[in-house]
Amino acid sequence: MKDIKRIEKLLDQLRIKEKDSEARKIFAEVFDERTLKTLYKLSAKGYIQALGGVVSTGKEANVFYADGSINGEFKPLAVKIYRIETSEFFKMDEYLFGDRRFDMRRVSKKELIFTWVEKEFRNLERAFNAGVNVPEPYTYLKNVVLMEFLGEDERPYPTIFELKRDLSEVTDVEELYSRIKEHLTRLYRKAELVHADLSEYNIVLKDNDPYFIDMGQAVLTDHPLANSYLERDLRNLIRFFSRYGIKESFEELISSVKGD
Ligand SMILES: N#C/C(=C\c1ccncc1)C(=O)NCc1ccccc1
Repeated sequence: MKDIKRIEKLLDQLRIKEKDSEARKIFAEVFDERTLKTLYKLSAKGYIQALGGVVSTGKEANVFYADGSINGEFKPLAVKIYRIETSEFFKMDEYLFGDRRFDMRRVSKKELIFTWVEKEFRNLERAFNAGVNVPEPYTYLKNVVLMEFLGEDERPYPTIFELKRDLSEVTDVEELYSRIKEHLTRLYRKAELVHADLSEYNIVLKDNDPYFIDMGQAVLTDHPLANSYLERDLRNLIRFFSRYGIKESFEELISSVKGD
């Protein structure tokens, strides 16, 4: 039985913006005590000024909005919180055990999650520094990543999946496809990363510009499974954009990304 009173106290200290009891119930449910302590540390360090609402939820993590402050400047934050007792952690194995950046001998489930969070942060850094459109990474602590919030007034920008039916009305689809290829090529050749879960669900549209999100599973191009992940990513793109009359073949796309 979690100590609800202690959690309530931590939630108060976190200045949770959601005043209504329903949202506080979700917070109390979603946040175990360790996570609350981590969020409290991030707010004590000044990064999190006030926690907002849920942006998106998944089996292994949840993303919340927060008013943030980075180097004294107001910054809207996406706060991605991984569940520590998640049952999805086995999915992480194949992506971590082939990655030379991480020594995965004898780690507990908790350490596996913390390593995954470090990986997501470092992937975001590599991509951002290579000029790839991804949320700017700010910091990470235990099972929490803080990054740039891609949205306006606490509302996230839409994914191209959400825009599917109206995509050709809201943007030039040919231009969008070529910008996605440009950033995918930069991700591969400059950041030396393969996204490994790229699809219409993980491409966000901000002012007609595509951004890649959900970088936790991205792997280095020398990962043993990098080529099969890249193939899956590219086939997903071709499938989605074929409905808008874009006919590029898989062979053309993979050679334009790899540059060979
Ligand atoms: N980076 C990132 C993400 C969102 C985001 C939104 C707005 N601004 C920045 C980031 C992200 O991982 N979304 C997918 C996801 C995976 C697992 C659980 C929940 C959600």
